[in-house]
Amino acid sequence: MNERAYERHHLNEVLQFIRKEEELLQKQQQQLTTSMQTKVKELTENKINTGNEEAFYESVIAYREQEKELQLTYQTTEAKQKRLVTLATMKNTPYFARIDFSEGNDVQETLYLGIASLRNPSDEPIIVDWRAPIANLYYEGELGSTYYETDHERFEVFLSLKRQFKIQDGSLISMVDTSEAINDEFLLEILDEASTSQMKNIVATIQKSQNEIIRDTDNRIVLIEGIAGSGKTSALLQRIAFLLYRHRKWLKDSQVLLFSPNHLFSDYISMVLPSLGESEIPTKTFYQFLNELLPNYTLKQKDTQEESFLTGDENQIETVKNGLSILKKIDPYVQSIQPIGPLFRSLRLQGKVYIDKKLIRQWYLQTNDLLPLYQRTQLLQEKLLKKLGGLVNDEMKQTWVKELADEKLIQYMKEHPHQEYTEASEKTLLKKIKKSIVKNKFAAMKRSIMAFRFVNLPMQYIHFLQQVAPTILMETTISEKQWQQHLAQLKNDFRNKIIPVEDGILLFLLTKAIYPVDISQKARFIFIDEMQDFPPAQVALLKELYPDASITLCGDLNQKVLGNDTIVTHLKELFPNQYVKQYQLTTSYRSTAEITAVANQFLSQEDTVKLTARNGEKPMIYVGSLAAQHALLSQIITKIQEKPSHHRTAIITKTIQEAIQLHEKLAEATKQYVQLIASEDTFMKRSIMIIPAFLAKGLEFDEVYVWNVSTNFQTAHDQLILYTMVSRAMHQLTIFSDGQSPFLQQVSKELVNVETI
Ligand SMILES: Nc1ncnc2c1ncn2[C@@H]1O[C@H](COP(=O)(O)OP(=O)(O)OP(=O)(O)O)[C@@H](O)[C@H]1O
Repeated sequence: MNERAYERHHLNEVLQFIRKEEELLQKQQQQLTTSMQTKVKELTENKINTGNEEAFYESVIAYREQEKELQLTYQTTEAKQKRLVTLATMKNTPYFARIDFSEGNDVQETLYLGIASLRNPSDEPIIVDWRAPIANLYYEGELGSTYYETDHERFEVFLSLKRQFKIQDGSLISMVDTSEAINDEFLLEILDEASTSQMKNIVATIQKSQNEIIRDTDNRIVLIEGIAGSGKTSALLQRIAFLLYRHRKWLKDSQVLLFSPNHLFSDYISMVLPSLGESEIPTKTFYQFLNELLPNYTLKQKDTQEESFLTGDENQIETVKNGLSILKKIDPYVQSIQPIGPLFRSLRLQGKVYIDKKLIRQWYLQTNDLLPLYQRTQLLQEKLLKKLGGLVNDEMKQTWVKELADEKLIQYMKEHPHQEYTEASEKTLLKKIKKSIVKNKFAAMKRSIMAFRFVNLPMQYIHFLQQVAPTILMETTISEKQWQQHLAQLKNDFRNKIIPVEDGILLFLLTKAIYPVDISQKARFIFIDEMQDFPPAQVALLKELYPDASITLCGDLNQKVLGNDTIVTHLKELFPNQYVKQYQLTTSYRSTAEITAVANQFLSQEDTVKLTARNGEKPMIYVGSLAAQHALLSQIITKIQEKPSHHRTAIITKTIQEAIQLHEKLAEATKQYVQLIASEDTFMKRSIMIIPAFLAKGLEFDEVYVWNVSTNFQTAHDQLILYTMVSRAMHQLTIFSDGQSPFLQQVSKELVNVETI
């Protein structure tokens, strides 16, 4: 049997193992479902025996045990379901590589690598998970003497074969033997494929520089920088999958927090982890995250976000609030108010003051003054709850309570005619009714005390901003008037329970220093994509909430189009006692060498960009009037739409406004084939779309048409935008221009084809 025939035969055998495991699991699932249904039925029918105390406790214990059993069965079914989903993926592509190796004088072993492990009925490994230590031989090892490491040991091996496979729908398409890294041809074949509306995993072709990042478990803080298309997002997502596997004994999906710039991007990357056999990790934008931390406020939606993207300007006050300097002023401020306590609110009910704020302050002053503020506030809360108990007792003596309770008692007796009533039992009942009436009345006040609403946070925050004003005004060019105006605006927003994002961060941190705040999400690993758009204060908030979490940040300063201060220049302040491991990715996998060469002309940072060996056509620049550009674009769209292809095309405009206008201008017949993406809440549905630069960030398309590059691209900031736009293209790049753009005039003539229209 030749090698190919052998591999085909082996593949069929593996597919049979997969099918067998699948059948077995399905059978077990059916049995579990039936047993679960019976258990649920038993549980709902099970009555707690209230006969005597012993019987009561016994039946409660039995009930709890049944509940626990049900929970366990549920978890088992869930795990089996997850495995079934993985097996379904593995039926398509069971594995992507094979390694042959021997250890010392042992016989040679063969292992196949896939997204998850598989064992044959004799429990021998057939497929090894790509994240297992031994799989690293495929990503890192060169043929000959090499090694792999587990947590505690290093194994010297002789690697005799590295084979890559392309398997689709369970059929072997191609295979190639390679000596060192992943075979170039194989990688190029994959890079040549058309894009889809969802990002793909790169498990079969992870490159050495990416592998190092993915498997880095030594460093808690990791920063990945790299040019557009160098696989930062890909490496980040593979790293999540790797860490979930590495720490599978204790790490839950809910302890992983992944930040993405917008919903459109979240949707784009959402299938990568499931395609690796992992659950989908809920991806959040920072806005969503902060919203959950401040449930009582509405965060101000930034209608200026595109504007700051386009201008790179950030309002000075916003910059101050997004920076670390103001954040550092919170602690001293809180210490300064510790002796007298925070600003309080009287506790009222139906307009009547029950506990006056002056009294609250007195009680605060009685707490141990050596304790930090948040502990004193907590003690104060206990005191207020006790006082509330006293208020309830006093209120029970009020005539209105007595009258209402009498009415309710009569009602109760009418509803329970067969119950025996003695004088004593009537008295107890009446007391119970009175208590419930009053408790009901004071329920809102109890909730307020529990939620520390007796602290006037909005006013406290405004006070903080007033206190820090002199230093801020000294450090910046913000005028007293501007500061006061913004405070007035803020007060107004507070009245409507609205708060801007940057104030939300500061308010939350201030709150946390004033009283204990319970945070429901417990993050152990935090991943931030497009970190260039993350102001330092946002990372500082995450650090404050999760001081022990491991943080991986990735992004590209060349695509930093928002005006915020960057994390990169504040690493020391953000992670004062921690080593930050920095990685650079310098090869573009997205674009052809020709496109990368043109994109490089717009690079502002001094980056070393290695080109991919993948070649394509030279980018095209069409020069003509706006009317001519429109006419040509319509022709192009008609052509694309006539020839069915799997390619995705994006026409990228500089602004949302331009995107809308361009779409409007299309003929009705053409319009139906072209999707306008003007907000982040849309999904990419069509294969041709018009999208503004702001939303195209992080995405990629087979063909990109950059719309109307003219005098509207002038500044250094515009150059960044242009870089972001052209670097979205994978296979083909076309630029429309009226010939007036200084940036296009700079592009070396041999890199592009120019045609006048
Ligand atoms: N090792 C690899 N093997 C195959 N494809 C890869 C590899 N690395 C990256 N790619 C592909 O390159 C493209 C760009 O990757 P990705 O989006 O992760 O880059 P990025 O650096 O995050 O880009 P941007 O800065 O524009 O957001 C994707 O199509 C991805 O699948």
